[in-house]
Amino acid sequence: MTIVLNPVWINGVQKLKVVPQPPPRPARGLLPPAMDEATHTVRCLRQLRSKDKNIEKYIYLTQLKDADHRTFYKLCLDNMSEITPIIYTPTVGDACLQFSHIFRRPEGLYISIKDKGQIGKILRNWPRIDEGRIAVVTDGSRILGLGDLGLNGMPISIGKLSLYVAGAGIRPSSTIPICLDLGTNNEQFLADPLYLGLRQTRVPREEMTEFMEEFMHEMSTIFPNLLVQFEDFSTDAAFTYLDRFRQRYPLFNDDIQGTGAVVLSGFLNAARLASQAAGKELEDQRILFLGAGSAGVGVATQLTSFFKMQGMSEEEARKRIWLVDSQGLIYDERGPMAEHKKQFSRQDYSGPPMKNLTEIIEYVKPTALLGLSTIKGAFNQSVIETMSRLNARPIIFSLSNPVQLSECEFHEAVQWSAGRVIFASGSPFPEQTHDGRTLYPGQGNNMYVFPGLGLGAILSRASAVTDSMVEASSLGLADALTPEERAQDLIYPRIERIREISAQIACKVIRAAQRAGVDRTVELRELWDDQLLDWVKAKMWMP
Ligand SMILES: NC(=O)C1=CN([C@@H]2O[C@H](COP(=O)(O)OP(=O)(O)OC[C@H]3O[C@@H](n4cnc5c(N)ncnc54)[C@H](OP(=O)(O)O)[C@@H]3O)[C@@H](O)[C@H]2O)C=CC1
Ligand SMILES: CC(=O)C(=O)O
Ligand SMILES: [Mg+2]
Repeated sequence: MTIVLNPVWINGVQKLKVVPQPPPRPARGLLPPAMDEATHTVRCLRQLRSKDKNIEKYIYLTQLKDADHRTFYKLCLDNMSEITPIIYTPTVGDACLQFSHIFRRPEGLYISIKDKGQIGKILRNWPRIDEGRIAVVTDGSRILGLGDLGLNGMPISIGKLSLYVAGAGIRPSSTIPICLDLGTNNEQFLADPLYLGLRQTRVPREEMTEFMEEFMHEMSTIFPNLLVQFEDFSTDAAFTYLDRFRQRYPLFNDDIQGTGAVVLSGFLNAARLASQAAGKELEDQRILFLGAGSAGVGVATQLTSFFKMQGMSEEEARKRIWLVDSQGLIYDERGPMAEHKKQFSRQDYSGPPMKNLTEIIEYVKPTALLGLSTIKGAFNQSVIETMSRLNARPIIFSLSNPVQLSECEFHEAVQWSAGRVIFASGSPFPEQTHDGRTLYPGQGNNMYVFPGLGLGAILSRASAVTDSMVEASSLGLADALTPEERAQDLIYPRIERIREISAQIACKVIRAAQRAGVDRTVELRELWDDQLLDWVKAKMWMP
């Protein structure tokens, strides 16, 4: 790669900045004479659209990225709403299910339990050690709502990092997709001769913890400027390793914290719309969750922390929240429960176990119903009609992924609420027409948050990802709606604006890092907000 040293001014001091230059065009004769970048992007889009099946589109895009990543990212940036559902949810779910069958060429790092004791040696095989800035790490134990997919979880790490590049301009060469192979309990995969992972069941937790300790230690030693995103670990592992490592290394868990941030943001905009219809204040909000796993509890925690920021006591804040898991409403008298659920267990209910969701809604009278349960169709007609009877504008977020696990589809929510629903889903749904009006679903997916959060953490060289940084990303997203988007009742900005939004979020995250004293790019403290925004934008990689 060619390197050019550009003079830049930082705080009145001129410094030389290393600017990697695009590779020179191939020598004359090695490209057809009429080959130019703009037409080639059109050519690639046509080839993509000629494929009938989404998984074929996924394979095509994977190969395009491998062969010519600039064209791949140009295509992504120019066609975000068309490409995102292919490289990310829902199609990435199919790609994970079929990974060992559709595999062409390796991408990313595979580290298995057999590497325990020599993980550093394996990490040093990464070809671009000095450039590493962000790793998305999964152990494949809970991929979307699809369960334990073992090594087949790798496309999740790859897909998330593609969104970091497309959505926040993170340099492609600085991204490291990682899949940890600690075995799988997926019997179908273990019996599949093409399965690419170890043929063994998952190792016990103590062994996993020893492995994770070594892994994180070696990662921080070998990649000193690396931010780590934990992704799609099973519930207990997700909470355990976030708590264990977050004070020691710059890392966050996307399912707990990224989801918390994105849902808080959509909820705030939804509550504003609902209050215009019913005059309800934030203190009147009552939020019912279906699903009390890493995502459900992550979102409940983020909402609680926001309510406290608004002046409520801890107790008042928690009183706004009810959780339902596979056993029904969570309450103290129900008996022993997993640690992460305890803080939201209701003390004020002591009746018989309540399992039927419509009955629970009648009891709780929620203003918002949030689904993070992986149960397709759980928000049935009776559920949505009950929510619509209780609320002028019911807030219904059907957040489970991929699309086939969504608690309800947008057209159902529109029909059963007579067009009154304020809706978001984890995977995208098409817009609907109701009574001559076009209604748009929001995509309540952490993809709106993690690119900007990661960019801010990387650029500030944060030594830790604090709760305040996560919260800043959420409020930054909530504020990012344009007047036009607000006029259309949108609760999330249009995905086409993701770069602009990520830059704004990154600035808020940098400021939060500074306030928390975890930033290490200290010269940014001197910049005014508009200077910081320009600086962040200038840092973004363009294909
Ligand atoms: N939109 C977004 O940005 C995101 C969406 N998600 C999606 O959310 C879903 C859940 O993820 P995550 O929380 O990490 O998964 P977990 O496995 O940690 O949690 C799943 C939760 O759903 C509950 N559940 C299972 N079956 C039922 C049922 N029949 N009725 C009520 N609750 C039930 C489980 O209950 P129990 O505790 O009793 O087992 C558990 O509390 C996934 O589909 C995932 O793709 C996740 C992250 C981000
Ligand atoms: C979006 C996401 O992170 C999930 O479904 O797990
Ligand atoms: Mg996830």
